[in-house]
Amino acid sequence: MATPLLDETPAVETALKDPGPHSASTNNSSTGPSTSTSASSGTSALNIAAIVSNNAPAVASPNHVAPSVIPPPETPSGTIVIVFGAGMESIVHMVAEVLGKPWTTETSLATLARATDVVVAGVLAHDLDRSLEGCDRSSIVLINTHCVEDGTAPEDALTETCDYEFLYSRTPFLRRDLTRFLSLTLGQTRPHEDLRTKTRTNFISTTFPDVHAALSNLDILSVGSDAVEIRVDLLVEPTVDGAAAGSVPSLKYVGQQLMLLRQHTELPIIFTARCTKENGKFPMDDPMLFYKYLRRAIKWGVEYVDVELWLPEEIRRRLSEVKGHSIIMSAFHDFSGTWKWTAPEAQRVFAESAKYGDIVKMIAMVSTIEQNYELEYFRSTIKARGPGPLLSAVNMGQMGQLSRALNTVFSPITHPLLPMIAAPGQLTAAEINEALHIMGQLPKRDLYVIGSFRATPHSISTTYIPAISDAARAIGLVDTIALAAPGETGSARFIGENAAWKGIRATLTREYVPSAYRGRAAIILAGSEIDASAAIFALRSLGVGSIYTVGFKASGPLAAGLEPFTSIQSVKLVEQPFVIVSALPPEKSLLVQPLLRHYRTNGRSSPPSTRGKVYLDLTSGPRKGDPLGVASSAGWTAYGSEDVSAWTTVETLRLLVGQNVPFDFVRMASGRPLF
Ligand SMILES: O=C1C[C@@](O)(C(=O)O)C[C@@H](O)[C@@H]1O
Repeated sequence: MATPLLDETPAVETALKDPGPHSASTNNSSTGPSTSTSASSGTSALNIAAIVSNNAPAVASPNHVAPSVIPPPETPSGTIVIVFGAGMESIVHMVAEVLGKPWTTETSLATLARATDVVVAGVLAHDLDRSLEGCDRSSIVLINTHCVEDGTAPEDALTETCDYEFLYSRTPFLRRDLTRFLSLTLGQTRPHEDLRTKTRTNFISTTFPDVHAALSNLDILSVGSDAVEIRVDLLVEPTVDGAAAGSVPSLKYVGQQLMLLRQHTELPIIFTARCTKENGKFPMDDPMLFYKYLRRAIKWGVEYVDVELWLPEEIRRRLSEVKGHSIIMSAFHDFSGTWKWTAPEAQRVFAESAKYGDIVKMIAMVSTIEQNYELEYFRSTIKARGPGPLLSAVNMGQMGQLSRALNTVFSPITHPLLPMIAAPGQLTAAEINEALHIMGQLPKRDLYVIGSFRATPHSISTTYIPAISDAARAIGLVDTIALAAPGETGSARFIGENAAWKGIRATLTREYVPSAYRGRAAIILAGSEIDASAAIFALRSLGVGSIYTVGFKASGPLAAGLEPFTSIQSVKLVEQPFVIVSALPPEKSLLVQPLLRHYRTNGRSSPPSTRGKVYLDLTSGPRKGDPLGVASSAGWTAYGSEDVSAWTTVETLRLLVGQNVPFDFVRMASGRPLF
């Protein structure tokens, strides 16, 4: 018998789509001046005078309006309710930390829901129904959290009530996985916005019966991929007695597998339950089975959800209504061998898929090379239509391989380390690149690494580098010179870019959602403005509030609103910083240490809501002192220049060769362990 449609609430939609203007919470004094700083005994140890510029003006009012270079992240509005199990309250604190918001265990959600400021409220699972009484669901986002370590799964009814669900285990990956989950579900990061504009995108179709088997090779497997597909229908759930498992893995098993995969890759995940008729294993007698799994994937915060076109329209429509910030990939496969890309049926399938799909995937089994040309013609007719969902279309079978090289949108790829290919004719990223190269579509490029090259947009001759990106111009520094695709004139041209700011931003947002920085104070120490400018740009892109500078006086395009520290007195006046960045030269690197101690985040003098959070050390080379060690022991979340370099390398490779090499692979290849 078919399962009835679940009664969904649109609360989350409303809450997520209507973010109010940011305002700091009343009981979070972190955005206002802190009195705790002046009480600290560490002040006298500060040697600001050794690094500040002599003629800097006095500290200005923190109420300035910082110039915004990039639209700052949206701030979630309303109350974020974290439902947790007995003894698991620490997850509520972690959510609040990651969001940079205060938390409460006030259980009257009806009262909290009326508050205008974002607050994280923790509610025990068994108190939830009572807490929800009289509550306006449209102003809260309900997130169920469940620790899977004891092998249990959340109760269905609880999952159903909540808008989202975070499954976790207490590993070193927890914090970053939670950040990613919250960033996506609260609309803070939109990975598809980047990917949809990329010239070519690939995704690796993993075919593992158990994700554990993939983990050791995942970094290698995903080089050249922009996303990882989990083929849920191919998962094989072990049974207690080792007997042959049923064809459909349980939601409990799927949830755990997904959690494991997400903990081990930074790439967006595509959640696919492929049906038996389309080369998969999910039975087709109950379409609601698909609804149940795909709806759950949305609740789990999966970036892409594959929705097969044969499913009843009501199901496809419903999924698109509740998709939140997940992207729907409509999927259609034709194995008949009689498919014709030139027939009206192909246009009809596209139109039907486009109704609810953000991406339309159309795949057909072919037996002649000509069918690839027909597909290319079909692709051109879709392109000619103008705006609409992206088309990802390839042919299956050996004869269809050409189309796998020609498709540019989310091309499914395989890898020799996978147990099997997911579809006939699949190619690896390397094979596709080779084919493109032979066809003249991917010309060989020489990469030049120039030692201490420092080019400001003004010092670069426009004869050689005719274009400079907005970011590089604002930062005043070009660190990457990429070759843009040939334009209408047929000639390729160089473009001056800055990759460093993205590396800094990616590091800062690994364990805090972007809006955690919004309106908060930052301190940047550097020997010169140019050393600090990428960090200033990155912080501005996160919408930080006051930025205090130490060691330099800015006068470039990013100077407006920066407030130099001139003396110990200025430190006393300054609110608690949320982030400190040091780009000091190595010989001066230890000068940040007194500041880290002064604004220590784990001392008794400052209440949790005013504590500093992130320390980013951009100094490279043999340094004096141990700022990272001091930061960690003073309670800061500390990152070194290796993290930033790895993220910057990821960005640089995207700019130079248009291919994605994941962060974890770069860290691994540079010989440094992740933890
Ligand atoms: O839809 C697709 C495309 C695919 O069928 C292929 O032909 O490569 C492979 C599947 O895993 C994926 O979900």
